[in-house]
Amino acid sequence: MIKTQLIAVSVVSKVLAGSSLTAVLLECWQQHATLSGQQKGAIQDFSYGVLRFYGQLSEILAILLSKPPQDKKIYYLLLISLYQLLYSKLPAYTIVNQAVAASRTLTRSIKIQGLVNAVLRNFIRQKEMLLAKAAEKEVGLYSHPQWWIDKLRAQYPHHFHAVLNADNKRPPMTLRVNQSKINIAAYKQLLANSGMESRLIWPEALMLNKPVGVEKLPGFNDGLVSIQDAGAQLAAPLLDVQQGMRVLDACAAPGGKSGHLLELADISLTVLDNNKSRLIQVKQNLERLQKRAACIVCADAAHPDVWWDGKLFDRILADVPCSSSGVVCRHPDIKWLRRESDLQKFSVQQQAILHALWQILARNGKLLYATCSIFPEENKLLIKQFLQQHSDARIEPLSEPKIQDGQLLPDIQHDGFFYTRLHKR
Ligand SMILES: C[S@@+](CC[C@H](N)C(=O)[O-])C[C@H]1O[C@@H](n2cnc3c(N)ncnc32)[C@H](O)[C@@H]1O
Repeated sequence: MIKTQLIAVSVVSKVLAGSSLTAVLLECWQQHATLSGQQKGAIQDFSYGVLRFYGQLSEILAILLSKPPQDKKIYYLLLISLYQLLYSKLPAYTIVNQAVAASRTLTRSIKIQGLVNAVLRNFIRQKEMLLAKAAEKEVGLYSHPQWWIDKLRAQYPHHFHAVLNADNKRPPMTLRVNQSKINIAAYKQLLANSGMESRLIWPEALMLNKPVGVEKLPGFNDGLVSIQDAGAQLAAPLLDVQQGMRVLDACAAPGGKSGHLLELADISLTVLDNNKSRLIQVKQNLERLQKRAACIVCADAAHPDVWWDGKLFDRILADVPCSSSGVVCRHPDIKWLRRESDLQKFSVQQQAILHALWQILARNGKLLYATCSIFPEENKLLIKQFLQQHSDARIEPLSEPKIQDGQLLPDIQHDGFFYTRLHKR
């Protein structure tokens, strides 16, 4: 346990210094190749947990400490131990003893080791008071940065509380059944035969009652099923692809939506992304699904002059890079890594991509603009500006009631997305 706490200290410290949690964990598994599955699970739990509740945990520490310890690793060890005290079932005395033992490997100072012991015991003694006091500040209550809370409140006065709470939940594991191979009822039965309970949530997504490793999913390697959030599963059907169409998936990696498009109809699909290593994931995904793209291109979607073959597309999916503010429950590091000023940078990039792709869409063609963001700068404000600049574009209404004004807000069943379908006159 001490080993897992110490590795989690290093993971959390790298993330809070600016690196992405996914990348840090990947590097961590390579560095510590002998970790057992259980140890990896514990490191993941500590790291995700601390980042999910960082606002609350750091407010509690601010009350307990007159000043933060100079050694940041001790501070992160305290965060991890507080997370365990609040959110794990381990006895409190075990958590404190392990934290003190872990502190001995980080410092020789008896004073600091004593501080770790005293802080955690003080927390146990005054838990209710400390929780209430931490919740007096919104950062402590919602565990999001203040600018994020203020922005959501201004944008969604009736929903911001629910969105912030949904962000702090553990995400569900949702499956997309490859209906070109098996129908949903039959796959649900296959799951049940293997002891896995699932329920159908809109539109045709199967949510597992308990997440499992992919290797346990019946027929996963044969492409019967993919793991994909229910909100993300809306994208491909919204593009309205028909047999024989020329379709572009312009920001395609890791290929979740490319695979779905190919499952829906026999189309000629061009898969494009500017990240070479992520395109390898698309290839692996399509191979598993036993689907073929017409071509896979590594290039910049904002510069078709470099890669486009001159034939217009009937359909384009523009699932553009964004703040990812709709997928915080899966990536809790995002809320601490993003700065409000990033939104403007994303918006410039998104406009460039959308404008370029519009030029290579056929007349009467459709383009689905998608983000996993809940901020209007990347979504409805950007589309409003685009419509002012392109008189040949009009919005096609979407018949999905959960999507309001293009926006699907995250909740406990799905992530947050923005979808706008543009029709070219
Ligand atoms: C939101 S992700 C796409 C997710 C993907 N559609 C799926 O469903 O699996 C955005 C992708 O855009 C790619 N990207 C970023 N800037 C790009 C650009 N200028 N041209 C092409 N791809 C870009 C990123 O590498 C990333 O893979």
